[in-house]
Amino acid sequence: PMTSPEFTDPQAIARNAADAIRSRLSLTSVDMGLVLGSGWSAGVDRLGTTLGRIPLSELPGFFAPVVAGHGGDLVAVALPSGKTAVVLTGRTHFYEGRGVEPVVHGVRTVAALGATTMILTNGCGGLDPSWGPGTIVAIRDHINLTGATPLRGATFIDMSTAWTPRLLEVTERVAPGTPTGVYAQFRGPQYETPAEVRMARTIGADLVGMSTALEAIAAREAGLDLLGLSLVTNHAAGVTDAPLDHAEVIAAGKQAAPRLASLLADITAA
Ligand SMILES: Nc1nc2[nH]c(I)nc2c(=O)[nH]1
Repeated sequence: PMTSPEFTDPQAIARNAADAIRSRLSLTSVDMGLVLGSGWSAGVDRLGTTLGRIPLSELPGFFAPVVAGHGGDLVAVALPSGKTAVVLTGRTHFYEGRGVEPVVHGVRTVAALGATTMILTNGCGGLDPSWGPGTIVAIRDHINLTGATPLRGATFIDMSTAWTPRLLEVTERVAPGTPTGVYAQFRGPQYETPAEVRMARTIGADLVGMSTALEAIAAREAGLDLLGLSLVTNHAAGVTDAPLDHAEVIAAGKQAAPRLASLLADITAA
């Protein structure tokens, strides 16, 4: 019945998804997983040789993305380094109201495939006036403002080096001068008020978004090394006096696409 564990235990569902992926794409081993957020998914073809592609909605536990500009596929890629990457060109956001499990299902599936590294990318709002649309920032820490967590029970996960220092060093090596910042996840779907942006700045955030922190917690629970890359698509509300709109977000992503693609290619080839 639908109430039995393979339908309710998120780890079992992730194992089901991993089994489906391995069999459909005849994958032997997977080294890393990537989630490509707003603006990033155009870069998947430059990472290496595509081994296969499955619409996410065809896999256990996944949903088709509901946001325009989000892909919605799982793509297996043979990287130049000889490693294999599994790339999710879209994600389920917490604001869709499906609960926290679908939000972190991609990370859990990547872990169930045996990967050891997770790269999370996103589009976000920038709090630093000098980080205009198109700025790429590596995440060095996060603030989870959702009030939620994917963890259940006494799973006291250490988060002191959640964002793997070695991967931040790789990023600096392949793209010297890449700024690093603290990413705050808001629940959304509304953007922040100017007062909420000032609060975020005051508590130490440099970036505001509606993804990534919950996924990071699940990645650390799974023991994955973790790298986060944010594309600033807009100044957060009140940072400048311009209003926010989704068209601007998509445009900034398209304009930055070549740089995002080459950065990901260089990092995953390292
Ligand atoms: N919370 C939040 N999420 C975002 N996602 C994008 I793209 N821009 C923003 C933003 O300004 N605030």
